[in-house]
Amino acid sequence: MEPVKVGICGLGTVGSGSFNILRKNAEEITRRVGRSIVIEQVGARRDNDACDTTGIKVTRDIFDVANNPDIDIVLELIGGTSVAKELVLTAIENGKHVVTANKALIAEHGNELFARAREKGVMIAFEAAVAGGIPIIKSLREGLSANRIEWLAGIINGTGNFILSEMSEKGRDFDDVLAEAQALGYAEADPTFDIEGIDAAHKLTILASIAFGIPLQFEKTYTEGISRITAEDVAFADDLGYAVKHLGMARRSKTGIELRVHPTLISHKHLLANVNGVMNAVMVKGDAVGPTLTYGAGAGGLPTGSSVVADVIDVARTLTADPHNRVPHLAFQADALSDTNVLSIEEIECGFFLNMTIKDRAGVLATITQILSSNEISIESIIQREREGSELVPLVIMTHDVKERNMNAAIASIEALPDVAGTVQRIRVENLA
Ligand SMILES: NC(=O)c1ccc[n+]([C@@H]2O[C@H](COP(=O)([O-])OP(=O)(O)OC[C@H]3O[C@@H](n4cnc5c(N)ncnc54)[C@H](O)[C@@H]3O)[C@@H](O)[C@H]2O)c1
Ligand SMILES: N[C@@H](CCO)C(=O)O
Ligand code: NA
Repeated sequence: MEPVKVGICGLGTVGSGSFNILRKNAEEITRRVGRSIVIEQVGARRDNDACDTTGIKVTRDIFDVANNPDIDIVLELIGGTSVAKELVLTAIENGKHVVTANKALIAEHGNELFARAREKGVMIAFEAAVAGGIPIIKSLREGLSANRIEWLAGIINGTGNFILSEMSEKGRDFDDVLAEAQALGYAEADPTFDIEGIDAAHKLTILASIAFGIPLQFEKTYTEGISRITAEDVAFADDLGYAVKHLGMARRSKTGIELRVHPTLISHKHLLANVNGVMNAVMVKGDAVGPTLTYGAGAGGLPTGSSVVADVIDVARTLTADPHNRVPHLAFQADALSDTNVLSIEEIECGFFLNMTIKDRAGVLATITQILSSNEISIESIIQREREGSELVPLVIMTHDVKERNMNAAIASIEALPDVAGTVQRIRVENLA
């Protein structure tokens, strides 16, 4: 049989990882697919020393790849949402299948791109877009398709988890660890996407769509990053038996769907609390299967390339299939997506860790606990420490589950007290039972 011909656009971290896996494992891949997969052309701004392109057409214009009539599958590995969108649309118009690692593109423009791909009878595959090397898209879309998914919770940004792990295990400085994550190829081109939670929100948006059969709704995902987490928060949480993790949560409730990414306290006893460094993990609770957990490298050229190439293999296997027999892009039939509403963060209930600085005076603690109780917030534990030679002392409170709206009101009243210095730090707590 004729080989399947791929064109790679972008030869950076993920592009070079994918290139080298396709080359190194060519024989094994042919045994899996029943025909060989060859790299027909590479579109890259510059050569990459990690990739030997001898004998392969190389162009500086990625649109040459999308317009090359010999190519069956275009790999979009350039990132960003403007040129990448144009490139993917060009490939689709030319009847080519697309494999991408670009979560921003899928989360923000996926509804439109998938609609166009359906019209043209081509696939857009995006396993590498969520949690790097972990086959979580495959797992949700196919392996768990018998289930009504109740919730999923994941550590889905490698850079953020690497930073929090290094801060907590080695007491390293935030900026220093971020620089290392960038050097290792983990971080986004703009690392604020990683540290402000935007990258995780892109990924959660995608996971929620394929878990619940809802359209992609990035703009409705509550997004908070790790940049405001201090070494002191991490140390207090640790004393209380918790790790601070950046978690993405998607959950069905009676009134709607929760979609949120934010720093979260997770008990040290929970598996997710023990996912460290660049590792990612996603826990999915299905009504039939119960809880499941997938774990693996969330970033890096070879792990992410593993997902890119797996998608290439999937597409190659169904190249001649009737498009209606392919697994739908968002796991559910496109005309059967549900319009269940996404809840605002004020409606969501969880426990809270509060960290504040108070003046060490009689009655302050009583006033604070009174404010909490008048907002229907019950306290699970309190830690108050002395600070030698200072009138200002830290106070940490853990609460039971309460609506965010009540917590907002309580924090506003507490911050207005003259004996409370600065703002109250809040970190949500999840039990994930
Ligand atoms: N790095 C990771 O671990 C990782 C993991 C999963 C997904 N992703 C996603 O994969 C994509 C690529 O990320 P990366 O880390 O490989 O980035 P990168 O910066 O290492 O690589 C991107 C490459 O594309 C090239 N490029 C960009 N625009 C181009 C254009 N118009 N023409 C030709 N070349 C162009 C750049 O020169 C660069 O070499 C992004 O969407 C990213 O979000 C990255
Ligand atoms: N910047 C991303 C790459 C993987 O999607 C991360 O650190 O998780
Ligand atoms: Na994946």
